[in-house]
Amino acid sequence: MSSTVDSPISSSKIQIHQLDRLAPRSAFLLFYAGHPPHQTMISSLSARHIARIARQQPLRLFSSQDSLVVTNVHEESGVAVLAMNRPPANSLSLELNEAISTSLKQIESNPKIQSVILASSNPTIFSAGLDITELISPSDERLPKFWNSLQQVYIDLYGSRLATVAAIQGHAPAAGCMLALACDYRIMHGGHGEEHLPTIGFNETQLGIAAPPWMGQLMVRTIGFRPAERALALGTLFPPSEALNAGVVDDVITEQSSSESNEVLKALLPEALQSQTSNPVMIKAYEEAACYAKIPPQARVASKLVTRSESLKEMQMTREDDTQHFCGFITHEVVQKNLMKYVEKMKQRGKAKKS
Ligand SMILES: CCCCCCCC/C=C\CC(=O)SCCNC(=O)CCNC(=O)[C@H](O)C(C)(C)COP(=O)(O)OP(=O)(O)OC[C@H]1O[C@@H](n2cnc3c(N)ncnc32)[C@H](O)[C@@H]1OP(=O)(O)O
Repeated sequence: MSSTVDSPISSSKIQIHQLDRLAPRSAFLLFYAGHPPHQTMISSLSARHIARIARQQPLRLFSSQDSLVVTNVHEESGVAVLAMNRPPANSLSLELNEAISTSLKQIESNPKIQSVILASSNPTIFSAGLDITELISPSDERLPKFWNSLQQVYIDLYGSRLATVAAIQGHAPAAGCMLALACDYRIMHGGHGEEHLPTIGFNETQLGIAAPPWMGQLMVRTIGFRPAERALALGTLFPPSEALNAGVVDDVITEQSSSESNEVLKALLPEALQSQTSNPVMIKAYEEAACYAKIPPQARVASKLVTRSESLKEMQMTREDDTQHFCGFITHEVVQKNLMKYVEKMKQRGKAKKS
């Protein structure tokens, strides 16, 4: 049996060849990451072949510290970390979106890595969602590129061959929530007392905009139709315990738990995240990621395709329309006014906080 499905990886194809006949030791999905120069083909290879490809692959071992994302890989456990690093709030600009996609592909090109933890170098904000300044009086050229880069992040994360674990240390509104929902597992920090509770959810309607269909559907697939319908309409931002009850996240962690993983975390975490080695969310995220990494990858990826390939295909098919719709909607006079008001409120809040 041989089948081809729309790519979990951007403009490429994933082919499942004779999945039922592959022996566990040699079974790898044929996987084309179609972005030269990182073009990779991981096939049903012997260990010798994999080692040879790995030697030819200069991106196999890397750690990047200097940019919008910081990454590191830990081959012994098969786990990598990709942390957003765009102060002050990891709001998603065109450049941050592109950096997330590029880094994810780099990590995927390492055959020893099976899981990635999506994290933030900011201990109180996972991601504030779209960079609202990208939406206000945008240029005709940049706006569609910007939206395309967000669609691409969704496709890359939701369809990654890697198991993806979101370490949600802090706030994750709107597109920040989308990043988390596109992962396989979500762990949220329980907050530091009632005064400092992080929240997660699609709050778009509160800004006078609506989540696009693919984002809305992602919430529907995560928490079910009726709860999602209500949360989307009201723009609900869930505090941790409510997020857990609704199924927006899989786990909420507050207490510091002593863990044998701390030493591994020191090796795994990029320099910018070293202060998080004893952070309970990070410890749990590592444990979960390591657990996924032990599942035979061909079976894990095939099971992911069962639940995700239809929506990924749909996304590919409607992508251009979605971009046109987005650009038309965002540049509408009324929407622009709403966004400006929202940013004004955000700035006032910021000033009040600082004074
Ligand atoms: C087919 C239909 C098409 C329609 C499509 C519409 C597209 C919909 C998809 C996604 C929508 C979005 O993602 S819109 C973004 C939504 N995000 C938010 O509403 C979050 C706004 N921010 C906050 O609520 C808070 O900042 C926070 C809770 C995330 C953190 O609070 P905290 O008190 O810790 O920090 P500050 O508020 O002081 O923020 C620090 C700093 O960051 C700036 N900031 C925050 N968020 C954003 C953002 N989203 N974009 C740009 N800048 C942001 C904030 O202004 C502060 O800056 P200063 O330090 O300079 O004051």
